[in-house]
Amino acid sequence: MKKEDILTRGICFDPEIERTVDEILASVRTNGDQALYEYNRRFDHADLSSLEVSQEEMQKAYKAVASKFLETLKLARKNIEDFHRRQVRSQFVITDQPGVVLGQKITPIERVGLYVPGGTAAYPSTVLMNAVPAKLAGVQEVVMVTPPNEDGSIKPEVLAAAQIAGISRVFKVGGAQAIAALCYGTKTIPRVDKITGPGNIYVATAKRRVYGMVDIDMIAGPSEILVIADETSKPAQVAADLLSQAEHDRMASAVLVTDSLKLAKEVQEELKKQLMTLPRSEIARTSMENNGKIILTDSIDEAVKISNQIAPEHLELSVQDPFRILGAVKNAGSIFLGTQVPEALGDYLAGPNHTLPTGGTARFSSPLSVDDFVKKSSFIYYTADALDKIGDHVIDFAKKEGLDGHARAISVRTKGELL
Ligand SMILES: NC(=O)c1ccc[n+]([C@@H]2O[C@H](COP(=O)([O-])OP(=O)(O)OC[C@H]3O[C@@H](n4cnc5c(N)ncnc54)[C@H](O)[C@@H]3O)[C@@H](O)[C@H]2O)c1
Ligand SMILES: N[C@H](CO)Cc1c[nH]c[nH+]1
Ligand SMILES: [Zn+2]
Repeated sequence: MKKEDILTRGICFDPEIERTVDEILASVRTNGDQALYEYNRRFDHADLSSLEVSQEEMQKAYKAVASKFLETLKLARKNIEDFHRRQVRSQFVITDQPGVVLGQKITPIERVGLYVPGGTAAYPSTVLMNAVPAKLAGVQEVVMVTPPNEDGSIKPEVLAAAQIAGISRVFKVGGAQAIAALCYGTKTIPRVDKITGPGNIYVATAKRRVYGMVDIDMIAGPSEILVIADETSKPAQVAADLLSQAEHDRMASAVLVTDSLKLAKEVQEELKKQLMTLPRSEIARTSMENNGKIILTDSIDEAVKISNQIAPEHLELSVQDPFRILGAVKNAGSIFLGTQVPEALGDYLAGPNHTLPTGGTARFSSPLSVDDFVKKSSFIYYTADALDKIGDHVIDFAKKEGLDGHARAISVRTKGELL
């Protein structure tokens, strides 16, 4: 594999997946709930009698979760809240000019739909990562969708996390059909203003396709990790971190970029060894075969340049002095500093969000944040005197643009006539 081949990697546009997703979107739009029941049977092998999780199911689930894990969920919620609270913005008002008030007001989005993945694993952590910033932003109605298990249930830990996060309604549907339901609305599932949350390629593609009819947070698709490591890194730790993301999905990716040939060889051996005992080894092995790479560079600075071109979801700077190179990192969703900090820490408990841009979109997208759950409106107030002062400039501007109607809207006030 040549370096150039790696650098061309980007968001995946597989025509077959696009076609499948478009069919699902169209079917849900036309057939509503009936299509959702049908897709639940086809993709999740679940024959449901109701799409919505009942209050009894919620309560039963909460009781079924070990109290120690409830404490863990609450600790995670606290850390996520502490981090995201710093993102809350307030409105600003400018009164620098006499008779003029300018400002920006912040309004929470009214109804948001959270996608919580659930195909090959359960993701209570994703419930918290999405719901906590939504709540801090002041969103009134937060609904959640997640695929059902074959017996029609949802993992109790996921429902417990939903309750700990204050989510009002949970619906048993996943994949592109869940995104369609949130975008168009069905008899059971309310249409939302914005969809957030990660998912596999079907989910990520569906979000991209519905964008514009509904807002989305970003393309948060199959997980990715890029580890920049020098000779101070421990091969067993680097390999474990690579596999921690490879195990998410057969389409996940795990890349090591190192200036040490010795480390590269040792990590390769470790990967083989660790794969033998990893429970999700089939998924991890497939993703390593498809998207796993080791790139040897002349220096760590060159490694950073390569990483910037790939723009990974997660970047580990597993080097002696990570702060030396932090400034040179331009494109990465979340950055993990030093040999002691595994990416998995950020997945669960550190506090920053784990819903992150993938497929090279970290070039322009950011981690999920409180900002994703609010809108900004600017406002303008001028007294008549203030408008008089500036009126001729506006009239001139409008005329230069050939827009006489605009000029008149000013002159009818400042001159009492239509110019
Ligand atoms: N980028 C991030 O921030 C982030 C965070 C957490 C998880 N993830 C990713 O989320 C994903 C979770 O994937 P998952 O599959 O376990 O759960 P998922 O909930 O994303 O997807 C499961 C759904 O996919 C649909 N599906 C499966 N096969 C299909 C097919 N052949 N045709 C049409 N639809 C099909 C089904 O409807 C199923 O319900 C992984 O890719 C993981 O890496 C990303
Ligand atoms: N690594 C995932 C984001 O790509 C987030 C996650 C949740 N649970 C475990 N990991
Ligand atoms: Zn993870």
